[in-house]
Amino acid sequence: MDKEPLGPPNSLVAPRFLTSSTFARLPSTDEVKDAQVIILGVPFDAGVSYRPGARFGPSAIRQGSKLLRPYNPALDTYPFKNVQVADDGDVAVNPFNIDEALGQIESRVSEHVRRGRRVLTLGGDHTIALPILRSMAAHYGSVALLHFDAHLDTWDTYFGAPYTHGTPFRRAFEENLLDSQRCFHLGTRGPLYDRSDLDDDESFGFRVIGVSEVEERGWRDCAMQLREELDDAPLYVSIDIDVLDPAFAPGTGTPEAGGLTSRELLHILRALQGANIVGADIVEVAPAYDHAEITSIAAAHLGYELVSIMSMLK
Ligand SMILES: N=C(N)NCCCC(=O)O
Ligand SMILES: [Zn+2]
Ligand SMILES: [Zn+2]
Repeated sequence: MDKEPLGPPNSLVAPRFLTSSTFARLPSTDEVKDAQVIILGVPFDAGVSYRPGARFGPSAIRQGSKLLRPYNPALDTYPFKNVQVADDGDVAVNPFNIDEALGQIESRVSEHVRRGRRVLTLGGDHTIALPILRSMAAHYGSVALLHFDAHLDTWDTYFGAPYTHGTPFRRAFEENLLDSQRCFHLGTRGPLYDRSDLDDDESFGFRVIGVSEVEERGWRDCAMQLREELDDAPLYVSIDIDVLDPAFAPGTGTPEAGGLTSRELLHILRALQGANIVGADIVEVAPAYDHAEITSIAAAHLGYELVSIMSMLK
């Protein structure tokens, strides 16, 4: 043998928690000529304030997606026939250097966005939304944001650190990445650090549809308002899985009681049909705290609806 045998990948370059299976058993990007919708894993969790483990989110969501089927009856569409959807694997993020990791995420996402591809990112903790929004804004200009989360994630710093999972949308506002006329949090609830957290958030232009408002108005009314106000603006959808009640998503790092049901959230997403979703993420799935894949299966189904909507856009 003149060539050395092929061994395992170098774990100092390709972290061990990179995954090899694909979302919904789709082809990987190197198996297709081109793709219009991309699934990308970002196994990064160095930005968390409480329980770690979201670095294993991408592999858990892909595992939870194996049972998805080709036809989406709720939207009457075949997402994987409308356009080519492909899984681009994981970004090899540096787990010890947040600044470098943010750069790695931004450049990988930009490779796709630059070609006009729509990208669904599987996190990872919520820190990753910032470099993704940087990529989106570089291509589209400031984007509309629909942020599903128990938390505002517009706090300033943690222990002096500016890039964390509780701060991405404040940084995005400061960097002018967001279309301030079209920024919504949905599903917010739970204790805050101070009443001024809400004032700060409002001053950045965010509108809050808290979980109690969803309950009072009903999901349909809220979704119709969002669909109308978002119109056809380039839209980024960020789903922190902790927007779901811990009963529906126990596998996450900062759970808060009293959240949405998975059924409500699936309904809201489907009602966004026609909105110009240029990118989306599903973050904060931490499988170590999950049971029977409840959280990762919910995440996979949310991803399926997002991909369905993206695949129906021209
Ligand atoms: N983005 C998520 N999941 N959590 C942010 C919570 C930050 C904290 O107050 O500790
Ligand atoms: Zn959250
Ligand atoms: Zn969050």
